[in-house]
Amino acid sequence: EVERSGALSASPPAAGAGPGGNQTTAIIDVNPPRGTRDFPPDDMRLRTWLFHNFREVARLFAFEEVDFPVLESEALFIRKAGEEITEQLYSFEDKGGRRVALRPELTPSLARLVIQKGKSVSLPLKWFAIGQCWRYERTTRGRRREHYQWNMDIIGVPGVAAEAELIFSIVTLFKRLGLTASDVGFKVSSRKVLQAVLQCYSIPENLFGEVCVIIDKMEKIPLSEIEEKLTSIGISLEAIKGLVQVLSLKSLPQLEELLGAAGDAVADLKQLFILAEQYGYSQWIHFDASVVRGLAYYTGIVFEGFDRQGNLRAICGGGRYDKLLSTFGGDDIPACGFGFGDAVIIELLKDKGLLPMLTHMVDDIVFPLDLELQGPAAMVASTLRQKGRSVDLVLENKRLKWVFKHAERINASRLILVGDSEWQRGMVRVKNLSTREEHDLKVDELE
Ligand SMILES: CC(=O)Nc1cnc2ccccc2c1
Repeated sequence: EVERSGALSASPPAAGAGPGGNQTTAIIDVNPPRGTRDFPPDDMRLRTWLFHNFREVARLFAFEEVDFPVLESEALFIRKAGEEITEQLYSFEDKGGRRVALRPELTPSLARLVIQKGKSVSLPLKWFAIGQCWRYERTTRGRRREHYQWNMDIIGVPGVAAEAELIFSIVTLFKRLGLTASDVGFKVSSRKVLQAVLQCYSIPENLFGEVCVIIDKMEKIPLSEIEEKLTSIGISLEAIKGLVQVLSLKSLPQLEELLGAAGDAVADLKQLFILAEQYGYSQWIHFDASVVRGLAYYTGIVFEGFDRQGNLRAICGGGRYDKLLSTFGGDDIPACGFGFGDAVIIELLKDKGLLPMLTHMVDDIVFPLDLELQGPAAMVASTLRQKGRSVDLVLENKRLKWVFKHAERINASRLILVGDSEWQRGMVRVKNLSTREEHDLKVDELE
C-alpha cells in the first residue's frame, strides 16, 4: 500500500539503493491529484473514440478546430452573478504576481481569441474546441475537479438558424453514438422570456444575469430559498410570483398568451421549432420555460440535452450570448454555442449498453529468433511500417512461448519470425495468427 500522506511521504525510509546510493528515496503518491483522472490505455481508447466522434461531427458541419491555454488571466472569468463556475474558480497568483486561473469553461477564451483576431477573420465563424476545464470543488462533495468539454460556437449570426444548426450538430452526434430521440432530448427556452417578465416589473437590466443564475437553481434548492435570494437582490415578491408563473409554462401558445406575440422571445422560439421541423428533428426538442442554464452571459435561446430516463444530470447545454464579446471590450458581435462534457455522456452510454469494445490491435509482431538477427528484424519492422502496418518489434531475447502469449495479448494479426536459415535466403517466416497458416516470404514481398 503506497503511503497516502500527500505527494512525498513525510517519513522517508532509511537510505535507499537509489542512484548515488546515499539519497533517501521518498515514496511518491502514485495516484493523481484529488478530483483528477489518469487515462491508462483502456480509458484513453474510450476517450479517443469519443473525441473522434466530436471531431467527425465538427467536420461534417464545417467547423474549424481551435484551442487556447488551459491557464488564463483570472479576469476572464470574474463575473458578479454568483455562478457556481466562478465561485469554484481554480485560481492562484503566479510567480510574477499575476492572478491566473485554470479555465472552468472554454467560451470566454473563444471570445477573447475572436476579439484578438478582430478584422483579420471574416464572420461568421464556426469554431470548435475540445479542452480540459477545471474547478476547485470543496473535497466534501468528492466530485471531479476536471473534465473535458467539446464546445461548438457560431460567431456573427444573429438569427436562430445558428442555434438550430448547433442543436442539429448534437443530434447528429447522439445518432452516431447510437442514441435515439427516445433516449435523449433537448429542453429549449429563451432568456428573453425572463427579460420580458423583469421588464414588466421594471427590474433593472443589470440584475438579469444574477436573476438567471438564481432561477437556474430552481430544481436544486427549495423555492423558499430561491425567493429569499431574489428578495435579497431587490426583486419584489410580486415580480417573483410573475417569474415563477412564467417558468412553469408548458407550451408556446401559453407563453404567447402571457407575453403576447410581440416579444421576440416567442418569435425566436417559434422560428426555432419551425427550423427543427424542417431539419427533421422536432421529436428531439420541446419547449420548457424552466430551462435557464447557470451561466450569466446567455441572452437568448438556451437549451440543454437530457436523458429521458431522468437518471443523470444534463448531458450538454448552450445558448446565445450576444453581449459577451462587447463586455470584453470587443464589438457587439452576436454569438451562440454549447458545451458538451465527457462524463455524463459516458455514464449514459454505459446505462444503454452502447459503450464500444475497444481493444489494442497490432498488425505484426516481428521476432528475431536469436540476438544476431536483431538488426535484420529491425529492418523487416521498418519495411512493414513504411507500408503503414503497425509493428511490435520484440526488443529482448524472449522464449517463443512468451512471444505467442504476447501476440494474443495485443491481438496481433501476424507473427514474423526472423530466423537464420530463412534470412540466408532473404526470407522470413510469416505466421497468420488467426488461420494458423504459415509460409516463408521474401522481405520485399511483405505487405
Ligand atoms: C460530471 C463532471 O465531471 N462534471 C464536471 C467536472 N469538472 C468540471 C470542471 C469545471 C467545470 C465543470 C466541471 C464539471
